[in-house]
Amino acid sequence: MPTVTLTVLFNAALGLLPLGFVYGTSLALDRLPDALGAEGAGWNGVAEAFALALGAFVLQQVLAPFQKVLSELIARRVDGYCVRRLMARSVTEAPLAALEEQRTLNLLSDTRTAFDRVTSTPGDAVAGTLSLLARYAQLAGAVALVGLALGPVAGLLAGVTALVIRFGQRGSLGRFAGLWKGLADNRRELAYLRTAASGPAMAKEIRVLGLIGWFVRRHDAESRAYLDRLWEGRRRILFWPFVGFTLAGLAGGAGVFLILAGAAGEGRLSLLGLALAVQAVLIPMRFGVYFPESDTQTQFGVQAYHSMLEFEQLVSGPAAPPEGGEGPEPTGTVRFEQVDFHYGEAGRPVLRGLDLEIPAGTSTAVVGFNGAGKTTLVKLLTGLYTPVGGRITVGGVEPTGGRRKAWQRRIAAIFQDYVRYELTARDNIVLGAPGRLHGAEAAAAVERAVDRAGAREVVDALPDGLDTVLSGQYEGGQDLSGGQWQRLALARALYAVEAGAELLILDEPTAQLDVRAEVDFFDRFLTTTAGLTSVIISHRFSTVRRADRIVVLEDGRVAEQGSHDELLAAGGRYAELFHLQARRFADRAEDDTLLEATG
Ligand SMILES: Nc1ncnc2c1ncn2[C@@H]1O[C@H](COP(=O)(O)OP(=O)(O)OP(=O)(O)O)[C@@H](O)[C@H]1O
Repeated sequence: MPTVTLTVLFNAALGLLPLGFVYGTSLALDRLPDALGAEGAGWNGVAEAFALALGAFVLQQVLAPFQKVLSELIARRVDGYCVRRLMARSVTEAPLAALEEQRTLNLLSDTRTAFDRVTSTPGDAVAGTLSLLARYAQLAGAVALVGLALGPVAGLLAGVTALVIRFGQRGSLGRFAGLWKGLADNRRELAYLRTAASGPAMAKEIRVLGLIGWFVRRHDAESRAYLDRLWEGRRRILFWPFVGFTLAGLAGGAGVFLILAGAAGEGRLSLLGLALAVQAVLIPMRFGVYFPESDTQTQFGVQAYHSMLEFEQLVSGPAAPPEGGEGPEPTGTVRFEQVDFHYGEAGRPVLRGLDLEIPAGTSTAVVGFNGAGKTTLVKLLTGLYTPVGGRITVGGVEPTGGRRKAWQRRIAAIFQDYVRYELTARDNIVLGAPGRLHGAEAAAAVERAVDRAGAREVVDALPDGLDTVLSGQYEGGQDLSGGQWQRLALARALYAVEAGAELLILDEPTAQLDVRAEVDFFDRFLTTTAGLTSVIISHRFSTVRRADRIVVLEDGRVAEQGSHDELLAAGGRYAELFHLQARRFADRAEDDTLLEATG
């Protein structure tokens, strides 16, 4: 509360100070004829009036920056209270059903965007730079007027003073922006905590496990740590330079006012000249203040642009060669030849001298423990990453450079973490190969993909069939269960096959399907993949056993490969894991029979 009282008094004083200046200068003008008439005797009265005007002006300049500090203190307190309230209401008190309603979500999204305190964009920076023109035009005009009224020395002094304090203050803002950039990690963490604890996505777990207290405390502690660093830096960077530049401004201002007083005292100034000079001098003197229409925009907008450039530089590899035009398009048998791979600069090796052949037109299943590198193998196969050592060829051609895109268009893939687009069911399917089929041909391909993926029941149950938006957050939309989504994702991959893809990659395609749907899918798997090259990753042996060839990944290499029967006969790792899983199912079936018998 004292902060609020202080701010109210402070703002009232700041508002009244310009009136003090107006009164002082008016008084000086009022006393001037007397002083001129009395041959110098009345000059004390004029000087007093000027002193009052100058005092009010200086005080206003010195106090103005503290207005921003006080405002920010208050804003942070109010925002802190609101964020805590928002977190509590949205994830612990509001009924989950309400959180899934379109209107509630819109309001929540607007509120959260406001708390994210979005900074200036590069577009704001350009607009802000243009608005500086008005400021500099005004300065040039004012300096010219001071020069005309008081002579070139006064004009020069006013201009130089203005530029010194301006560049001084602006430079401090630049250094402050550097500090702000250095706190990006903290801001990202704070935004994450706010979003996580105020959004519907995590509401279930936060409620059930009673995590809201933990989130609020963590958010408070992190905000305090962030603001402590920010404010300490701001004091260090802004305070002393502010004092220094204000003093420089005062010295320059005092110099110009002395010239003015001297000229008036010697009677070299007409009343008009005096009035013009007094008002014109104020413009350069005020040039050291913060320009709300441009300073933050130019500083942080340009910074955002530089971050964008830096990001582009970090993520850009060598310039992408033009598409095609490099001999034959990659098609046919895929070969991994002594492929090495690790993530990052010095990551742990994931693949080590891996040799693997995936003959065209056959189905290959890849199995292995968690973290064995199965998904990584698929990422390399699809050209999302390139091998660190060795090479991958398709029909003897490396699908790199200009051929990468052509190769990717021949692939239909669903990854473990496939995307759930908040679009219609039809769009979710067509995005497997957008723009490749049109009109009736596309519509028929969608229908076939739905049937082959076993998604017919799912689509038929939707209020608008294929045209239903798959999200409860839209009017008439409907969300799906995990298994239903997976069938749609399968349909997406199969649509790409309809559109001409020749390699079908399925990473855990049945992990979320119920037993009936899984059996159903694999009963049709052979027909679905006939003539295609397919790679399927699965931990379910019932899934992989139907593949032409099974590859066991271990220690970054192919440990075993062969058909299901060959691998069982070999009695290696595959046989061991297969029996383990089979026994578990047998035990479970036995338990069920026992239960039935005794129940
Ligand atoms: N983006 C990444 N950055 C760094 N390391 C990663 C990344 N993705 C995977 N890894 C690491 O690479 C190894 C292989 O991961 P991968 O996802 O290929 O395994 P997987 O065989 O598909 O496992 P799972 O059966 O659990 O899906 C793991 O040790 C994992 O920690």
